[in-house]
This record gives sequence, C-alpha cells and structure tokens, in this order.
Amino acid sequence: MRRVPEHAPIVTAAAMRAAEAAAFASGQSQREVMERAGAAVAVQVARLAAGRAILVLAGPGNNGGDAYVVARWLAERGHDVTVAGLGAPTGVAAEMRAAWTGEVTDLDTVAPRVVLVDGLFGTGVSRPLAADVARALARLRRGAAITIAIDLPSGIATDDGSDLEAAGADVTVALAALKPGHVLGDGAGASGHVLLADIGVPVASHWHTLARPSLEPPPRDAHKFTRGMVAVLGGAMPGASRLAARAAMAAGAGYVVLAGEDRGGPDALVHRTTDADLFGDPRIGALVCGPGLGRDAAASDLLDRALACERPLVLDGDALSLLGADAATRLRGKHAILTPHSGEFDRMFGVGQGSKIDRTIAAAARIGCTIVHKGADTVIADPAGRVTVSAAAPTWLASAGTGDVLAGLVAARCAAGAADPASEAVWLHARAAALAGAGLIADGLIDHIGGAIEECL
Ligand SMILES: NC(=O)C1=CN([C@@H]2O[C@H](COP(=O)(O)OP(=O)(O)OC[C@H]3O[C@@H](n4cnc5c(N)ncnc54)[C@H](OP(=O)(O)O)[C@@H]3O)[C@@H](O)[C@H]2O)[C@@H](O)CC1
Ligand SMILES: [K+]
Repeated sequence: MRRVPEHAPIVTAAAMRAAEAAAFASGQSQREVMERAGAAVAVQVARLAAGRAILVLAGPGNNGGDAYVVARWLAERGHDVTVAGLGAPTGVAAEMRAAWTGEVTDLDTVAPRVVLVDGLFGTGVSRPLAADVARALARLRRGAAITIAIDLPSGIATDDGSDLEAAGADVTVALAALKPGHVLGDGAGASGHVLLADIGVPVASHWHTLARPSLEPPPRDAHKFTRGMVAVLGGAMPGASRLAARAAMAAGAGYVVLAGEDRGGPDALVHRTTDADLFGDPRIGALVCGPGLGRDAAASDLLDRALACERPLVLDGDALSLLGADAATRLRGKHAILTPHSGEFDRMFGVGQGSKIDRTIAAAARIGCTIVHKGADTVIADPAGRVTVSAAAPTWLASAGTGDVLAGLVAARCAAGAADPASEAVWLHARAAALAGAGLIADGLIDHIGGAIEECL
C-alpha cells in the first residue's frame, strides 16, 4: 500500500506559483528556495540510496534547477552521482547548472544506475513528453532499482493527474504542498509513496489529504440513542442494506433500524416497517437510502418519502441512479451526504470539465450537500469548497458491497454528530480494509471497523 502524508495541503500549479511569488515578494530569494528544495530532496535520496550509485536527470526548467542542487548536495557528501541533462536551463536554474562542476551527459545515451532521480519536469509540464524523452525515461527507470521523483513524476499533469507519457516513480518528494497530480487518477499510481518537503514557502489551501480522525469512546452517561440512531431502508437486494446496517452498528451507532420486509441480520438489529412513524421519528440521526434499494416503483416511492422527511440523509447506490440528472433540483437544500462512484456521479452531474476535485466541488456547491466521489482516489467536497482526498486506500476495496459498508459508516458518524462524518468514515473504511488485508470481502471489512476505531482513540 502506498503512503501519502496526512492532512497535507493540495494546490494547483497556479496556486503553487502564487505561493512562491508571495514568498519571493516577502524577501526570500528564488536561489534560497531552490537550494532548500534541492537539499530536502537530496536528504531523502541519500537515505533511500544507502550508498548505491545515483543518476540524476535534470530538465530545462526549475525542476531541473532543483535536480542540479540535488546532485551537488550528494556529491559534496561523498555519494557516487552522475547527471544527465535535457535542454539548457535559464535564470536561477542556469546558476544551479553552473554550480554543478561534474559532467552532464546526454539523456539518450546515458547508462542506467541503481538509483534514479527524476528532475526532468515538475509543475511546468505543458504537453506530453516527446517520444524520445519518454523512451529514455522509461529505459532508465527499468534499469534502476528505485526511482525518486522531484516534486512530480515527469509527465504527470499537475492539476488533474493525467498521464502525459510518464514513467512513474517509487517515491515522489512533493515540494511545499501536494498537487492534484499526486492524488488523482494515473498520477496517484505513478507517484508511488509521497513525501512532503518543507521548502520554507507557506501554502494555504482548502484542499487536504485525508487524516486519521480523533475519536472518543462513549461517555459514561451514554445510552443507545445518544450514541446515534441510524435507519437503513431495505429494498430489492436485502444483502446490501444489511451490510450498510451492520457497518453502522460496528461503527458505533447505538441503535440501528433496518426498515422494510427483510428480517435478516444480527439479533441486535431492529426491524421496522416503512410507515409514516419511521420517516417522522425525530431520533433518527441518519437515514440511509440506496444500498440494495432497487429501481422499481416501490424504490422510487421510498426515495420520495426519504427526501420529504426532515432527517439527515445518506444517499448511495440505487437512490443516486433514481435521482439521475434530477439530483441537482431535487437535492438542493437537503441535509444529505451523497456517496456516488464515478458512473453515478457522471449520470447526476454530467462529465463536465476539470479535474475530479474541480468537478466534485462544483457539484457539491450546486446542490449544497457533501459529496463523497468514490474511487481509487476518493474526493470528498462540501458545499463551502473544502476538499479531502483519500489517495492511499487498499485496492482490495474494489469489490461488491464495500460501498454499502461505507454508506453505513457515514451514517453512523453522521448520527454521532461528527463534525466531518464523510472524511471520518472514509478513513475508517480504508483503515478497516488495510486491517482486513488481501482478498477482503465486504462482510469481513465490517469485522475490522472496531480495530480501525481503536486506532483513533
Ligand atoms: N518557481 C520556483 O522558484 C521554484 C520551483 N521549484 C521547482 O520548479 C518546478 C517548476 O518549474 P518550472 O515552472 O520551471 O517548470 P518545469 O516543471 O521545470 O518544466 C518547465 C520546462 O520544461 C519545458 N517543458 C514543459 N513540458 C515539456 C515537455 N513535454 N517536453 C519538453 N519540454 C517541456 C518548458 O518549456 P516550454 O513549455 O516553455 O516549452 C520549461 O522549459 C517545480 O515542480 C519545482 O520542482 C522549486 O525549486 C521551488 C522554487
Ligand atoms: K520530476
């Protein structure tokens, strides 16, 4: 499983440039910042290289400037370093090139070494890599035991993570902040483990990586209703709603109701009919609608009643499919958390423009609800534009029923009155998956929710 720093700011290329400009305006010199960036990367390279031969690739821009600093820092400390260059840097990067007293060989002909440091392109990549550059990079990566990228793997688009012929890295040292390219789409996979280096450039952002929540055990005067009541609407596929209900129980909801005709599930699960009393029950802290609901007239009627009631909603699966393109009008002003995968999201809000972060923010603002846009890169956006990205969840989660478990987790945290139920639930879900290990199934995931909670106490 890859590692990504927790609660790290995420900024676009433009926002990073603005932060750098502000730092320069406040008196820092670009030379100082580049020296700091190079040194921060070099410390990690030295640690990971452990005495092995290092090849540093230096590109034509400031990412290449950082690379020349890395090479100089390592050589000064006795490491075995060679450099291959692409293009002629300008400005401060040219000064760093001049300060490197060793040879600079050609990218096309250089032989691979055990440790590869990729400083070809960072946030300034503006188009797909030329075929010869992509080929050389891929060849050198294949010939290396470990590849460490400076700021971004060369050829990953900074703002949306799309692949512009990148070869990828095992470790990426992000400078000052993470970029969407480290956490979204192909870029998330290409970045490998991500480390965050402080280069003295302050960065403010409303976007962050997911962090372990801080939770409390129930207080001494707790009883089942103060811990949160969750109701799950059953439907055509009872297994899915049962998974959501069981997950809510395991996540600490004090009283969980499975509403409908299904009488299955554990003994502690309370069964009720979907009558008016249920939808008017003021004790319900979260009503889950969607897992296993079905898409027939009965399902549609249950969704209508859920939307008409005053309780906080967690909408998933079939509820989202039933809403489809009407989601924007029908959900506006509702207290709801939506948990679509990308197919459901696109059906509700259209494919649209921009990165997954941009599109999720726009949809959350449009409907005034929090959206958990699921995937290998889960993006959580609230209507105020705050974003949390989960980019390191185990890929074993890609199996039937894990989304139903997540809906139950969100509902339990919502009913418990958590400040950020969606992010907490996504963290617990990913952690339970890590504890469940390889080959997990949704039922087994539930058994590890308690263990995940223990790590947050
Ligand atoms: N600002 C600062 O002071 C600091 C910045 N820092 C570092 O700088 C990095 C950003 O630097 P940057 O803006 O110079 O961009 P960078 O990623 O080096 O690439 C631009 C060059 O590549 C070229 N180019 C682009 N795509 C190409 C392609 N496909 N194929 C071929 N060429 C291509 C492009 O040429 P052009 O597009 O103009 O033709 C230009 O020459 C950032 O990630 C961090 O590492 C840190 O040191 C902290 C201080
Ligand atoms: K790079």
